[in-house]
Amino acid sequence: MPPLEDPLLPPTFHQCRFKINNSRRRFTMLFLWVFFFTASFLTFFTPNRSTSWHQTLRSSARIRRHNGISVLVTGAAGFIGSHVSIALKNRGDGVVGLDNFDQYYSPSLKKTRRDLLHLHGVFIVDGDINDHRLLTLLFSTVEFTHVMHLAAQVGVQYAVENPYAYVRSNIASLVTLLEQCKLADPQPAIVWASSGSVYGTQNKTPFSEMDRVDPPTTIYASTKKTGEEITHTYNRLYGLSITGLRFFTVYGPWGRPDMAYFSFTKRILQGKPITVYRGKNHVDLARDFIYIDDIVKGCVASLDTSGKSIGSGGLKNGSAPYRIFNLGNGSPVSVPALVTILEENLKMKVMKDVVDMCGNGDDSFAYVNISLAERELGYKPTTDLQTGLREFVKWYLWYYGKPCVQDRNV
Ligand SMILES: O=C(O)[C@H]1O[C@H](OP(=O)(O)OP(=O)(O)OC[C@H]2O[C@@H](n3ccc(=O)[nH]c3=O)[C@H](O)[C@@H]2O)[C@H](O)[C@@H](O)[C@@H]1O
Repeated sequence: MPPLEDPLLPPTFHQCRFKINNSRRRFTMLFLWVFFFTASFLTFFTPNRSTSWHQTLRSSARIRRHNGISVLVTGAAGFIGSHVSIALKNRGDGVVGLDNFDQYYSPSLKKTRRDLLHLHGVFIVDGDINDHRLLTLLFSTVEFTHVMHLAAQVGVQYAVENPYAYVRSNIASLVTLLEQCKLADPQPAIVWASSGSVYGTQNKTPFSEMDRVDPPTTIYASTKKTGEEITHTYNRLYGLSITGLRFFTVYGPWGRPDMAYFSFTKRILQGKPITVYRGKNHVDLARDFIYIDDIVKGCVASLDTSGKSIGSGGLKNGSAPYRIFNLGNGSPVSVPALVTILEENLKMKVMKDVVDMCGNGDDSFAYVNISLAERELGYKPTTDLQTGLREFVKWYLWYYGKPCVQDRNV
């Protein structure tokens, strides 16, 4: 029988005649202690792993109505995500949010939305969709029936400055999420945010889902169009039910500060001039503005009519629905008309610098056909721009307050 060289080491070490000198042994022990201490610390203190974290997640996901659904909402601290999450929770569905609170625009606005969701019983996990281990943990804790994928790098003009952010958030993370959904058993049905900007330079109006959508004119639009192709492939290969929503220019309370209606409001109140872009041949730009409550109805109806994914564990068992819908208003309004409505609501006039659009790829015109969504989803926008902007201005003044006279020239 071989001598016991070191009683502190486990038997397997002796059996393989592992020779170890004293200083190396001390180093090894120290390393093991540090390793176990760090692992235990992380186990107990990382919120992602604690028991209460799991309980909070399950409680947020709990369905409280007959035939309800359990939805993972990505981008839940975002503009559309926060509204959709509250609407689902209010009717008794289970909702878990996921958001990385990125810095593209005010994280403090996102955190206030998160607090609001918390009051409604919706828990938002602070994390990134590119983190596949986090996704695995979420899917192993909750059996989601649906995923509402709204997290994205938004903004048409920022893509000129930082195209990589769009590839990471709109393409890479989409694939990570689809991989997770593909492997889930049962697979959830997926509804996700594409964009009206995929229509690019198309001259034929109003834009219809039957039209071809190339070529895209911005990086943002390219990544959304790529997303449509990737989701189509996952639908064909793995039987995932997919619904892509082409949102047009969505506005309303709790909106995005980077959007024109929001920044115009801020500047009008500050008494500062605004830049109004103009298209080719001095034509006014126009957008198909759509109020947030109408969009929420479209999102919820898309979840309710999504049908089921029919694959399991990465294998396809037949064909699942693949749908794309335009979600806009069906009546374009020019940017100068938008400014006039804001001036009326704020009872203030603004100085306009009218500038010819430089080649940033921004589209000049958007006019959308929504008949497919009307037919299939029962989608019917009911809020006109005057009413919607009045609600937005009310919210803006409540949230930020009216600037004092001395703040106006800051
Ligand atoms: O249709 C879409 O898919 C996109 O709609 C909006 O993009 P956009 O319509 O360009 O919204 P804004 O950035 O609010 O611009 C609205 C209009 O105002 C114009 N604008 C913007 C900023 C400014 O200072 N002046 C100005 O005239 C823009 O050129 C555009 O014609 C959103 O910002 C995108 O995230 C969304 O996906």
